[in-house]
Amino acid sequence: MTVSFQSIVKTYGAKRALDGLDLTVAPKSFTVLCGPPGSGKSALFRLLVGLEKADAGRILLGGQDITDAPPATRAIGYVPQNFALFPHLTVAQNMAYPLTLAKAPKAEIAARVDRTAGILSITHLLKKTPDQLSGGEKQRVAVARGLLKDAEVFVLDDPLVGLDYKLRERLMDELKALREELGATFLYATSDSLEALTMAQRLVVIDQGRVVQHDAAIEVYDHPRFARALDLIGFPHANLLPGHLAGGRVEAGPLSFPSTAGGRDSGQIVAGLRPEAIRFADRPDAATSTLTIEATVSLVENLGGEAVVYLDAGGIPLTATLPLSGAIPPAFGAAITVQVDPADVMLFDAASGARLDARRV
Ligand SMILES: Nc1ncnc2c1ncn2[C@@H]1O[C@H](COP(=O)(O)OP(=O)(O)OP(=O)(O)O)[C@@H](O)[C@H]1O
Repeated sequence: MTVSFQSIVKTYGAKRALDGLDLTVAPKSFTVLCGPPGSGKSALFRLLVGLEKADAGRILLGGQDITDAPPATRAIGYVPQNFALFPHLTVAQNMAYPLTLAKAPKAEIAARVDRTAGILSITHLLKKTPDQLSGGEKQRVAVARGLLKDAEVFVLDDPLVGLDYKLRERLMDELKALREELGATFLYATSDSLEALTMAQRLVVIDQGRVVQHDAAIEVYDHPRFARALDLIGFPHANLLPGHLAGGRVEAGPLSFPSTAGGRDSGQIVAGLRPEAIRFADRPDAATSTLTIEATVSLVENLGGEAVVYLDAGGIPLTATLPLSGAIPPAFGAAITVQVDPADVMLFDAASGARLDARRV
């Protein structure tokens, strides 16, 4: 079912949480909203499920205007960010609660609880009460409760936050499989861009109550249309170097090369460079890079398979990632040479943040 938000405005006091947001979510997609804390993800979801009202704008569900429809009439499953389980009810009763409230037939409720519990591997917990569960188990129960509803659209608001890495990975796989099985539209919010890239078919980058970019996840990563999308998606954060175009050349921090920004040859820009696009001169893949930068190592974070290397290039900080595969990362304070291929540098207009160089596919 298609979900459409049209020019949504929502303010809380002086705070404009949603600022004329437009978004159409494709039916049966796994669409992830990713943005920093406070960007408006939860507010948008609360409007969709009907817990709050927008100041302006319309929401369409399957083409029908539900902007003013009572929450109970909206066929949307919801896993809220701050879930609460009833302490005196068992897991099965907690899961069944919304359906019990809606006076669904008992046999149907039981069948749904069993099925969803099976999918989320919590069947063995059904008779327990919340005080007998770990934090992660409680979270799975809350997810299960949200997914129990007979709906074509499910909204999950940061459902894996705070879980340990292994459990998150497992639940991510299960949720993707579950979406396939239900054939439903999943709308999922997170502020963790790695989680977003792992989960999303379609990725919506949201910032300050507006959509920055909405594309296939890999497209957002490879071809950010705005500097903010490059900044928000990917870890470690991309390097954003303020600079300018002059006489058809890019001058930004330690970078100086002929511009690829078609049509523009002067003005203030931001040059964007992902950490993995910085190559270490003594590595085999360095040969294709044409810009050479001298830098000193200011910090190394060894992540096992790779290292995040923080560099100082003549007073300009740069972040690089270095695959280790047996190699020893450079030492703190070491003087090293790194290389950059200008083709990997993305150019953005400094004022609007919009991409300037031609998209490379
Ligand atoms: N009930 C409220 N009263 C006042 N301000 C609110 C309320 N709800 C949200 N806000 C504000 O609206 C903005 C958007 O909040 P929202 O919770 O939607 O962000 P979010 O992207 O979901 O963040 P997070 O990732 O932390 O959940 C924030 O600045 C927040 O402080």
